[in-house]
Amino acid sequence: MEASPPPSDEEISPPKNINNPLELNLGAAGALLLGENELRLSQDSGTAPGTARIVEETQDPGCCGLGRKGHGQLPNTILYYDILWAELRDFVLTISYAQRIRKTATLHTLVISIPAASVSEASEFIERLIDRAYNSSSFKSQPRKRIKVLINPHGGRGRAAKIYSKHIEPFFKAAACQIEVEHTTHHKHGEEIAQRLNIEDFDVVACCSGDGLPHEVFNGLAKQKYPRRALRKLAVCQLPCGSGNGMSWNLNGTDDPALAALTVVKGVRMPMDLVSVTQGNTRTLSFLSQAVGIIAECDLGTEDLRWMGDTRFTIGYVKRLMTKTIWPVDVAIGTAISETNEIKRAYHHVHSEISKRPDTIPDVSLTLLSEDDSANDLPTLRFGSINDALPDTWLMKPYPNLGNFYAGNMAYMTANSNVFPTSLPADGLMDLICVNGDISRRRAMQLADATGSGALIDSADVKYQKIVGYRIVPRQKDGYISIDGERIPFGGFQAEVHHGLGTVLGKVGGIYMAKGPSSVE
Ligand SMILES: Nc1ncnc2c1ncn2[C@@H]1O[C@H](COP(=O)(O)OP(=O)(O)OP(=O)(O)O)[C@@H](O)[C@H]1O
Repeated sequence: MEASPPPSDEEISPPKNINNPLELNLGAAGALLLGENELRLSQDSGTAPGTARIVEETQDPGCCGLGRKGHGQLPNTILYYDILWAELRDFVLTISYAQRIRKTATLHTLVISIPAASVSEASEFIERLIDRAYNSSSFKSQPRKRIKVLINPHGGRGRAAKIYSKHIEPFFKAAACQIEVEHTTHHKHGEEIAQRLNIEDFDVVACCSGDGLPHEVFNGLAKQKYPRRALRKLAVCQLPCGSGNGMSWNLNGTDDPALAALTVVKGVRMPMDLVSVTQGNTRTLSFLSQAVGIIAECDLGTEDLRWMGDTRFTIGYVKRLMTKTIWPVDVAIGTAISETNEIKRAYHHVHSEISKRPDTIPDVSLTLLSEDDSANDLPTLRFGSINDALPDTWLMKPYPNLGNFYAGNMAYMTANSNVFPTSLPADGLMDLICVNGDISRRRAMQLADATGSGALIDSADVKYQKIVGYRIVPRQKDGYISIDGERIPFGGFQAEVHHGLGTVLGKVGGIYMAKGPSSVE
């Protein structure tokens, strides 16, 4: 930006409240005021001769992503949450901020000429403004995050790189984040990158992708020399550029890339449970879900419909209902809570505590362990692996008419599927639903409807539980098993949850952005 010559001191009316730390007086142009939750602009026209000048520049991504600058109308207030950064250079104060409008966000900059006499006052004001922009009564976030950006160029409809440069990068840059970008070139490349990442160089790994890349990143961090330390140090997040954007819906509350970028800039670090899945001799981490039955089929069996975005899941569901609906298995479950009202009560308790004190989420993820501590390894499997004897308290039972076995760690599977409304990021439990495959098609369609509103938990056709782990062994020879939307070989596997093993960024600390369950009956 070009430096404007400062208005001379004679041109400017004398500042009125020079000692008020919450106000930056701009003479006849007005003043900037630090309110409780927002920056306020008390302004005159700002263009009259003899005053300091305030103008606003609008960053419009434009049709080809090159960006256009226009002059917009000055706002009266800007919420601290929306303020990205402020700096003073050559007598020009710039304040960049996001304007959230119609389910997306646009980037704006206030450009204010500062009289020479007010420079030191302006510098102090900026410090206080930035502090409030990242440290308010409703959220605490780290400013100037160091972000490793991974882009899956094939994610979703192959538009991830464009989406990044047009809608995401401008927010990261405006927020003075330090960015390093890498494009994935092959399957599992995200895992390789995360495995060799120097964890001291970054705060965040941001995946411009669907849910596939975060899955790979968690697993790459789990392969570092000190996996637990790596999983605590780096917050993994997803910027929605894929066909399955469950992670973004749960943590950012949106599938709009610009709004999600704002959530990453302002995101609250928090621990998140991760699940170990053992099959054969492999151990894989899962952050989102594990599925056997109709959901696995309509996720993995609809690759040819990827161009539809997440509508492919709905089409896949209806197609399966017309053909096969039963996938027989043997299953043993480590149940923690099986009574629906008790599950809801536990959720509502945590939710109301967090709503009362949104700024006090204990960030256990920042309590790093020492490098030579064996606790830096992945947690030992409390219930053993698929190759061990079953834990005493788990009972293997045949389930010959299974239709849907879906265990998860997050509420939303896609935009319209709030499967687990009682899911919490770090309650140390997974949610599980089991549905019989021999219910009528009409009832199966009603279940699909209930998913959108988070009402599955109240359906008589759904067995909903909070669990610590399970073993499931399919009886058929072939089919789909989905772990976080990625296919694993069809065969028996075992899962167990690890309390707060991973770290993520969320719009609100300690809860997901999904609507919780209905109240307790
Ligand atoms: N350059 C690449 N070439 C081929 N595959 C890749 C590449 N980069 C990443 N992948 C793979 O693409 C898969 C899907 O990734 P991602 O989730 O980002 O996209 P998506 O289209 O939204 O898929 P999903 O709907 O499964 O979430 C992952 O298995 C990942 O390993």
